[in-house]
Amino acid sequence: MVKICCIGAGYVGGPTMAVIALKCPAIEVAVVDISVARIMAWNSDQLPIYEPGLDEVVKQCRGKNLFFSTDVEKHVSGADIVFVSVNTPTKTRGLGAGKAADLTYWESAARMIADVSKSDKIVVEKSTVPVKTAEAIEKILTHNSKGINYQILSNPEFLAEGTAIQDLFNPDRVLIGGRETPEGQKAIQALKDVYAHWVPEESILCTNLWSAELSKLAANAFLAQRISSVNAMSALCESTGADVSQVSHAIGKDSRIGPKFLNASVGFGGSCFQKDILNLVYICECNGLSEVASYWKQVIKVNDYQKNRFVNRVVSSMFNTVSGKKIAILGFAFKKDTGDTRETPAIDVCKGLITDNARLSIYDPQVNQEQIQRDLSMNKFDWDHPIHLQPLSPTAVKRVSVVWDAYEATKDAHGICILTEWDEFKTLDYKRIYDNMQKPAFVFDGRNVVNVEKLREIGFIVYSIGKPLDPWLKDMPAVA
Ligand SMILES: NC(=O)C1=CN([C@@H]2O[C@H](COP(=O)(O)OP(=O)(O)OC[C@H]3O[C@@H](n4cnc5c(N)ncnc54)[C@H](O)[C@@H]3O)[C@@H](O)[C@H]2O)C=CC1
Ligand SMILES: O=C(O)[C@H]1O[C@H](OP(=O)(O)OP(=O)(O)OC[C@H]2O[C@@H](n3ccc(=O)[nH]c3=O)[C@H](O)[C@@H]2O)[C@H](O)[C@@H](O)[C@@H]1O
Repeated sequence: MVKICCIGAGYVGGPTMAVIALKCPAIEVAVVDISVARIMAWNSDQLPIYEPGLDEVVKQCRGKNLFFSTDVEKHVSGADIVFVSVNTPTKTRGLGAGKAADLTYWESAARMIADVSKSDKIVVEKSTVPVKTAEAIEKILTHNSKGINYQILSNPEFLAEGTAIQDLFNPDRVLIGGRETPEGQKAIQALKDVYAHWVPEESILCTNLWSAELSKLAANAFLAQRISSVNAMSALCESTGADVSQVSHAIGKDSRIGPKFLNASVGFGGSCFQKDILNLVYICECNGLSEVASYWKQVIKVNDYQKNRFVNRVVSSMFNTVSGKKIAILGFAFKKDTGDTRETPAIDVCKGLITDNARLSIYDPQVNQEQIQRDLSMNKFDWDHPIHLQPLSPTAVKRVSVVWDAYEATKDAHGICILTEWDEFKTLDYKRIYDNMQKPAFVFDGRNVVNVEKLREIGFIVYSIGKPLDPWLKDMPAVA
C-alpha cells in the first residue's frame, strides 16, 4: 500500500489530502502538524476550516485511509511520498524583509525529513515557494541523506478557498515538475499515478522543476493583475459615469479576455496574492530585472489604492468625518463562503475608519469576535505563522464591537460598508434597516452586491464601486 504523509494541516494540506484519500482508497494518507489544536479540530466534528463540502469528504475517509496526527516523525518516516504544505510567509526582518518568502518552516520540515527517514522518498513541494527552492531543499536532504535517495517534485496547488473541494475534484490542471533524469521522471510518474485516479491524463501537466515553481507565482500574479486592472477601471468609471459591471461584461465577451475574475471590488485579499507577488518582485530584483519588478509591484499598489480610495470615499461622503459615528461593517472574510480573514481588505478598511475615530459594528456569518480583534491588532504579516507562534492575547481594539446579525450591526448606524459578497447581503430587508438607521443613511458597497436603484428608492445614499455616482457624492470633495 502506497503511504502518503502531508506536513501541514492547513487550508491546503487538509482539503487536498482529504480528496486524495477519497479518490484513492488504496492509499493511506496521514496529515501531520505541529499545532495540537489544529489536529484535534481535524479529528473532531468542528473542522478547523470552513469549506463547503469538506465535512462530507473528511467524514467518509477519516479513520479508514485518512488520519490526522501530531506524530510528525512517525508518519514521515513511514511514507513513500511526503507532501510539504507548510506556511511560506513574507519575511518580516533581515534580508528581503517585506518581500522575500520566509522559508524557515519549509527548511525545518526538510531537516526533519532528513533526520527521520529510513527509506527512499519522494518529497513534494505543495507550498508556494520561490523559484529554485527545490534546489535548496535537495541540498538539505542530500547533505544529510545517510544513503537515502530523495526525489524532489514541485506540485503547486491552484485551489481557491470557498470552492476548494470543487476545484480539487475538477482541477483545470494538475502541475508536476521534476528533474529531467530517469529517477526524476520515475518520481513524476509515481505522483501522476496518484492524480490519475480521478484527473484526466491530458489535465496533468509535467514540466521541469523551475517551470512548475514559477508557474504558480505567475498564475497568482496574472489573476491578481486582472483584479487590479478592473479596479483601476472602476476609479475611472466613477469619474466618467461609465458602469464598471457593463465595462467588465463588454470586455469579457472577447474570448481572448474571457469573463471570469473581472469583478471590481474594494480590493483583493487572501493569504496568497500579495505574498506571492511580493515574492515574485523580490526574485525579479535579485535577478537584476528592476523594470519587471516594478511592473508587478504596481498590482499591489493599485490594490492598496483601491482600499484607501474606499475609506476616503466613506469619510468624505459623511461630511468629511466619521468621528463618533457608528459604521456597520457587513462581511469581514476576504471572500464569501470562507471564514478566512488573512489579508482581507476589511482589515485595512476598518483600520482606516478607526483612525478617523469611527465606531464599528462588525458582522460576518463565519468570523468570530476573537478573530476580528486579533486581525485588527496584529502587525502586518504576523498572521502567516503557525498559530502557536502568533501573539497570544492581542489587546482588544476599542471602538469595535462584533455582532451576530446584520440588523443588529446596522441599528442606529450612520453608514454601512459591505466588504464581503456573502449572498445573504443581497436579500436583507433594506427598508427595515433604513428605518432603524440615522439619517442621512449611507451604503458603501465594496462588492457590488446591492441593487443600487432599489436602495436609492428607499432613501439611502448609495456608493457602489465603479458605478455612476449618487448626486450627493458628486458634490463631496474629490477622493484620492
Ligand atoms: N490557502 C490557499 O488557498 C492556498 C495556499 N497555498 C500555499 O500553500 C502553503 C500553505 O498554505 P495554507 O495551507 O493556507 O497555510 P496554513 O497556515 O493554513 O497551514 C500551514 C500549516 O503548516 C503547519 N506547519 C508549519 N511548520 C510545520 C512543521 N515544521 N511541521 C509540521 N507542521 C508545520 C502550521 O502549523 C499550519 O497548520 C503556503 O505556501 C501557501 O502559499 C497554495 C494554494 C492555495
Ligand atoms: O495560491 C492561492 O492561495 C490561491 O489564490 C487564489 O485563491 P483565493 O485567494 O482562495 O481566492 P480568489 O477567488 O482568487 O480571490 C482572491 C481575492 O480576490 C478577490 N476577487 C476575486 C475575483 C474578482 O473578480 N474580483 C475580486 O476582487 C476576492 O474577493 C478575494 O479577496 C487563486 O484563485 C487560487 O488559484 C490560488 O491557488
